[in-house]
Amino acid sequence: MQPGKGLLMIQFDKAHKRFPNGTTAVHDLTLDLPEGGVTVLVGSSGCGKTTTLRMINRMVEPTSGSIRVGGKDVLEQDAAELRRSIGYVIQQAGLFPHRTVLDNIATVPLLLGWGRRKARARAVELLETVGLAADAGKRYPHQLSGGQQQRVGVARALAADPPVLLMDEPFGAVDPVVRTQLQDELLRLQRELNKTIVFVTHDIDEAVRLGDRIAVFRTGGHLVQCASPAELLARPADAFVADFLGAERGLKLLSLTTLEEVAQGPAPEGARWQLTLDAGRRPLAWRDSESKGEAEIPVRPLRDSDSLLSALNESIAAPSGLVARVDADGVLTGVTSREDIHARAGQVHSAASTVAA
Ligand SMILES: Nc1ncnc2c1ncn2[C@@H]1O[C@H](COP(=O)(O)OP(=O)(O)OP(=O)(O)O)[C@@H](O)[C@H]1O
Repeated sequence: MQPGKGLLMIQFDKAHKRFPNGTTAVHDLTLDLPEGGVTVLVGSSGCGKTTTLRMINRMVEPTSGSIRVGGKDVLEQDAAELRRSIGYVIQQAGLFPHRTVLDNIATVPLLLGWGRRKARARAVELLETVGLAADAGKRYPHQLSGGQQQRVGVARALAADPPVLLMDEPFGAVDPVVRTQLQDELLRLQRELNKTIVFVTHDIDEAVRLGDRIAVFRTGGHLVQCASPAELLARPADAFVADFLGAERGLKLLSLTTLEEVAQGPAPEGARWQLTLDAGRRPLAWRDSESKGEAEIPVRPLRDSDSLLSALNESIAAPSGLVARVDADGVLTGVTSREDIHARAGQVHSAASTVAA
């Protein structure tokens, strides 16, 4: 079977891994991953995520059961060839320290016999794809920041345009701001490339943000639930999954929905808190009309593409209880009340529960 639209790219069939010291890392895992999309493996430390990932490119071989990639059992494929055909990104990028960034990115194309010129041209193109300046190519990994090194790691994994990308906590070692940037970049790249990505993380927020599907594991290598983020958050399979998702899982669900469908209206006349605008009708602040000192509280205007969670947050923070809505140019389009945001949040919850049920 060749991979194609709607087909299964990776299939675990009762894949089991017991290490020689007796540790069972993965327990009879049966899981099908369709072509395209991001599947995130989550779970507490030691629950078998990395072992599961490494069985896909045969860095770890199953004790029993099978893993198929593109319909072919990995054990029937040449291990080196298989690894070259699957992108692999790890924490702290795992770059070769004595090779320049360009040479790092060109590694797999060179191994595949592309020839130096073609491999380097591809590396130059990829530098731009992952958002790095061309002059970064001549540097050595230690001359780049952690976030830049991760970008190089992603570029290297994409170099030979593999259909499958394995990512093992790729953004685990960078600060939260850079992490968000890298996540945004990955989402942008994925919209363009639509690879089949298997992504390991400890961070449930990262999983919700990136995943089309989330697979939750528990200790002993047991898969507990694999579902879309919305389904997982609305209907966790059991108390273990609910605990893992945390007390704010209801709020996390709101991060998956945008503000677009929530009604907006004109800012009320004569209310205590007045929205001040600049000459271009862009919101500046909430002004307290009852205060002699003209007290002002900053406003954070939201666009239709912002999440319902951001809207809830802003409606709580705004003294007026109103969210200022703007268009793509930042110009005021209207305001939305805390009550309307709450009502929409309730609908999102019931819809997610009903669909999942
Ligand atoms: N080569 C090995 N030999 C023996 N035991 C191993 C080996 N590799 C992993 N293990 C054990 O298998 C279990 C699963 O490990 P694995 O690294 O897959 O978990 P993980 O979920 O990725 O953990 P973490 O989130 O901490 O990276 C752990 O108990 C680990 O100690």
